[in-house]
Amino acid sequence: MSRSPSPSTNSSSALSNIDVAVTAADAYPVPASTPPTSISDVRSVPSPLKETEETPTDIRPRRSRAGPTTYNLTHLGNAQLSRKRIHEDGDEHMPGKENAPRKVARTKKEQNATSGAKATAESALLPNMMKKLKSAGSFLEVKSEDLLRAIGFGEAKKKASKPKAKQPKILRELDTGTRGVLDELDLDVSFPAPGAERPSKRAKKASAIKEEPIIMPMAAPRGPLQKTSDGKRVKKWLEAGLYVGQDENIDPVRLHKKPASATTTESDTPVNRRTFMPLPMFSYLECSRDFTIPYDIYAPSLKKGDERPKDWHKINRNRLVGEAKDLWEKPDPLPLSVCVCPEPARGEQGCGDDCLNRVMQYECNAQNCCLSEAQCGNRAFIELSQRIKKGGAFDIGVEVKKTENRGFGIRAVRAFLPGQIIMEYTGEIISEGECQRRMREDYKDKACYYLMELERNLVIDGTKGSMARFINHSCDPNCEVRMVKVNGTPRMAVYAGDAGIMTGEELTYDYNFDNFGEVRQNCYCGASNCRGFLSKRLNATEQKKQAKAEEERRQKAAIAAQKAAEREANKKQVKQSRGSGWRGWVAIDDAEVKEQLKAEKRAREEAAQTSSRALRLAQRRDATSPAKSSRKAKDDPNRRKTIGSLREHAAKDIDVEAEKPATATASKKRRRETDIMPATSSSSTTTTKKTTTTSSSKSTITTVTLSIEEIEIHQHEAKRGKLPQRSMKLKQSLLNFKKVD
Ligand SMILES: C[S@@+](CC[C@H](N)C(=O)[O-])C[C@H]1O[C@@H](n2cnc3c(N)ncnc32)[C@H](O)[C@@H]1O
Repeated sequence: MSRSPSPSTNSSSALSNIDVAVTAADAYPVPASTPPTSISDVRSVPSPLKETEETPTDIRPRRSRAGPTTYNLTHLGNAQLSRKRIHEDGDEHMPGKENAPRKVARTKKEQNATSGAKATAESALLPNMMKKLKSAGSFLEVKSEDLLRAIGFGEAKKKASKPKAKQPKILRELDTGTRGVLDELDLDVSFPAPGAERPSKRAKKASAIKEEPIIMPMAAPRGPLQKTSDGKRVKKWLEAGLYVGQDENIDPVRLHKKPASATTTESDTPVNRRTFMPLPMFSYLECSRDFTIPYDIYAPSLKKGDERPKDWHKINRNRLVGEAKDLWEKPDPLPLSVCVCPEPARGEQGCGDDCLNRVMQYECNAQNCCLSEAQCGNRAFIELSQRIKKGGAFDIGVEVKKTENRGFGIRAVRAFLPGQIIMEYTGEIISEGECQRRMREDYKDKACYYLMELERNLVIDGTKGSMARFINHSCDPNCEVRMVKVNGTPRMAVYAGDAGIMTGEELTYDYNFDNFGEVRQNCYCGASNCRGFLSKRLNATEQKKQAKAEEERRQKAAIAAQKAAEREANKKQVKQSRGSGWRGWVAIDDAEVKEQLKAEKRAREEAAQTSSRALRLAQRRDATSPAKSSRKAKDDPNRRKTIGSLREHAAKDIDVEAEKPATATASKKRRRETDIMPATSSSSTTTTKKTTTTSSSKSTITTVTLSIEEIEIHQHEAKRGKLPQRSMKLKQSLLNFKKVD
């Protein structure tokens, strides 16, 4: 069926055509308009269009009468046009077919809406409605406002009075789009600034008449899907969707950060903040809430190329080394008492700051705590061991990370509550003396020390140790390091400070150390209260005191080092002399060997008479001995005696030396049968360098070869009671040696 254009219809609009058809049907319900078959066809029903102009408004529905009754779809966005629209009649309306004539069935409701009497009453309500909607001020309402006009007041009132009344599909589409209008709005289009004057109704009307029947004062809804040159649809991302239509100065971060305690003042309220129908997102933005950032968004673990520490030998348990083993006391017995902490309220933890165990630096356990494990808040090491057992990155919670100017540091990969245990500081447990030695010798060229005092002259050296050794210093730290006795054993751990730790924060504690090196190390912690150095800030008195203590410590260390060096040198010397002729203490109970030795001795004595070597030695003895011995005798009568006695027996010694080859077999045998025992008597011989002592009694023969220096050392040490256990027999011998003299 074709239809001629009407002056009141808009030929450019598909909808206008449709509307016109509807209008015609409304005006002449019976009989319907039929085109004349010929000029003289008078029977056909005349087109009402001409009459429309003269027809009073109450005859025709409002929608078809005025401009607002039609929509210019070119203004409603490409997406709307490009999409298939389903009309009320169920036909698909394809782009490009807008001008095709269409027959649209009218609903009864629409017909009712055309009532002129009602229209008058409704028009009285319109300004009120408009006012309300205007005050809402968002584009949504602006749209509604225009829709009100577009659909005619009859529709609007229907909508207002019966909110659930079904809206024509085409309008619903316009309102929300087939997929919802919100995601189809083109937010790049500039909106009137808040508070800016809207064009007056008249102006709008004028422009509408000039250009198109209706110009939507809002952004033309445009779908996020746009076509590229090759026809592909691409998504168009919205850049400012969340805040459109609201105060553009809203700072959601500021809103979010507002402390809960702070009272809302007038100035806090954003300018132009609507009170009427605020969008839900704003109340959502304003209220703080907990949330978790998914792991794949914030996973600060080390990457492949990141630098890692090189000379770090990781050990997760303390190791006792050297002297520390002697100093280490057996774990203190646990206090017999049990703490008296009250049961905590539900969801809270007991054994807080007042807990007796905590005060005494003891960790609670089943024996010394009155609360259960779940109730007790003083079992940090148990919590730590449980976390470590799980072994995940989150459970361990920390990682080593290179810092800008302080070497490596430790970063949290999770949050820690205030006071929560983070990690244990482990390493080699050494004595204070060993610590000094290591610093002086082993670490003298190093920039970093990993030494931490544990207790009672014991130090943890974290050079070989746990990750905690990498924690840097800060003058405004976020962690604390504390010693706690776990089952009586002292252990050191790092705990989160009062503010807790956030994921990604670097862990720091205040080293507060006495300056180890000669030079104070500069601090680069960057805190506003930075002291400038890693060591403590001291007042004048404290500085003096520290200097004095430091001096004393140095002197002590020097003396200790000197003694150690002497001892070492002595040992070395003794070792050397042993290597060149040490025979040890020999006791022989074999009668045959004894006889043999006696025979050898006799032979030696005879040989000595004729030995040129013996003569030479005798001459030397005469030449050197008297002066020296007399000089020393003045100072030390004992020494004189000793030395003298050695000299007197020199000849015998010569015999022994001379007869060495002859007695080789016997010596070997003796050595095999060696049984170290104290000498009961001795007769000694001496040379300038070596002293060989051969003692014989009824049942024993004892032989020892010592240099004079060795004898002096041993005598000296014997006097001071400092001979090692093994040398006690030597001491005895030396004493006996004197007696002989
Ligand atoms: C226990 S270590 C800490 C780990 C060390 N950064 C590393 O890379 O092995 C202590 C050393 O780190 C450096 N250090 C720690 N905190 C520092 C700070 N705030 N400023 C400058 N250097 C710091 C100093 O050299 C110090 O001797």
